[in-house]
Amino acid sequence: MDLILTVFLLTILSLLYLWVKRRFSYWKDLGFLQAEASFPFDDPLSANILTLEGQEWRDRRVKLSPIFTSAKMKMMFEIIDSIGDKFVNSLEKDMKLSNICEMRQWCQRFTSDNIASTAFGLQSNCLEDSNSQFMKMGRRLFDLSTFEVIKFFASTAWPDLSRKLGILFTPKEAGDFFHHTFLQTFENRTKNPIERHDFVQLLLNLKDTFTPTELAAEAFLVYAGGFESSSTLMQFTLYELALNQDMQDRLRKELIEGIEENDGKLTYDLIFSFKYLNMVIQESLRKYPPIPNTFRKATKDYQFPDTNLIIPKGTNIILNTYSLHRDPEYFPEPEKFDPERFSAENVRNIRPYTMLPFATGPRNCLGERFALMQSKIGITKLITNFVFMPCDKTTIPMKYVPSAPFLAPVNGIQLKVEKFKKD
Ligand code: HEM
Repeated sequence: MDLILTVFLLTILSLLYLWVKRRFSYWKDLGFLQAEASFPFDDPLSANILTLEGQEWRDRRVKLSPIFTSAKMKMMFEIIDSIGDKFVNSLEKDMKLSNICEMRQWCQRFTSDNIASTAFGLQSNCLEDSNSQFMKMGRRLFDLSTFEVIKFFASTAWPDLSRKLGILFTPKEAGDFFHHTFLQTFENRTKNPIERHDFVQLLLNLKDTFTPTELAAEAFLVYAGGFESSSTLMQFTLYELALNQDMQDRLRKELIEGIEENDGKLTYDLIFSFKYLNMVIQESLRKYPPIPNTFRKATKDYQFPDTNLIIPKGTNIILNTYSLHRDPEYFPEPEKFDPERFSAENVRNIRPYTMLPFATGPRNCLGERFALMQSKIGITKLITNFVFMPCDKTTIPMKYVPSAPFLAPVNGIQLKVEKFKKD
């Protein structure tokens, strides 16, 4: 079965339910290519928690989970909050040149600065300079050519052959950049310990358990997860808020009043207490799940209950979250952006296991809290300072880049931006 790629595009709730709920032991691996020491082509960052399998993955997950608790995220709040202020200043400066802004890139510049600061301990200056090295390397990871996407799928089907052919999970120049950058930070912070609440410190605390390269692989995964998926969430949220001015006004009112009542201070607890902000973000995650597919590889033969149908060991399956979230049976009028689906009264009517932007089960997203924190901070800073509107360049209806691994809009998200003025 190793040499045969069998991809089932499944959105059947019952299977998803079974997979998640009862059959984790069959579906615990993702089937992504990772480097092995015995092969000559070096791709050390590819051996991270996302790609590791079996016991290796489990050990890594146990060791890394404590890094992502709410208490740890809370400690990083101030770093992201101050980068959020820079975001406002940089966008305001840019608006003097043109008030038609491409918000996809802006959101990426914000998340890139956040992760460079928290996971690499560096100021990447992406908000000041859209051509900074971190931005270039971040883009290199996700702007894949059609050929690279084909190589990616081929590598999940034929990992041994792919390794022999020198196919890498991480594009070489980006892999080298993130590897060397983390090793430098590792060395500096080991020689000159400083008090900073960030992922670097949390990873350094594990230096007796993991090698520096293993830690670099995890810092890299935090960058990859934090850069593209959170900025995707932010950009589609801004897009829908621009198309729905009533929602934008309601959100702005909630945020401004909440901050005023909190002595003008945005805090971790406050950001997670905004009800309408949460409804808007959840609806954005439903309509535009940043990671539209979840991958799994059968670790043993799987027989569907009461049938002769067997999925053989080694088979790759793709669970298409995008279709699940757009299924009218679970979400009536799925094309409609409707945050009310997530109001306190309505949210309880959503069927279990139909809203899965961060997946579920033991292999779910570890960074959910961080992702929500940085996206909510970013949206709060933007909506309390600017008004977003559609313009001639806005793509309506939305079109996606077919070869992008994450949901990506064709032509980015072009919006007209004006400074918000209080009456
Ligand atoms: C809106 C933003 C994000 C979304 C929608 C998202 C979604 C996901 C999904 C769907 C998975 C795959 C789970 C599976 O296959 O079952 C995943 C895995 C993961 N994510 Fe995220 N993610 C986001 C942001 C982040 C961030 C910011 C981080 C790190 C700070 C992160 C860290 C991880 C890790 C470590 C895994 C691997 C977990 C494992 O295999 O044990 N993610 N994420």
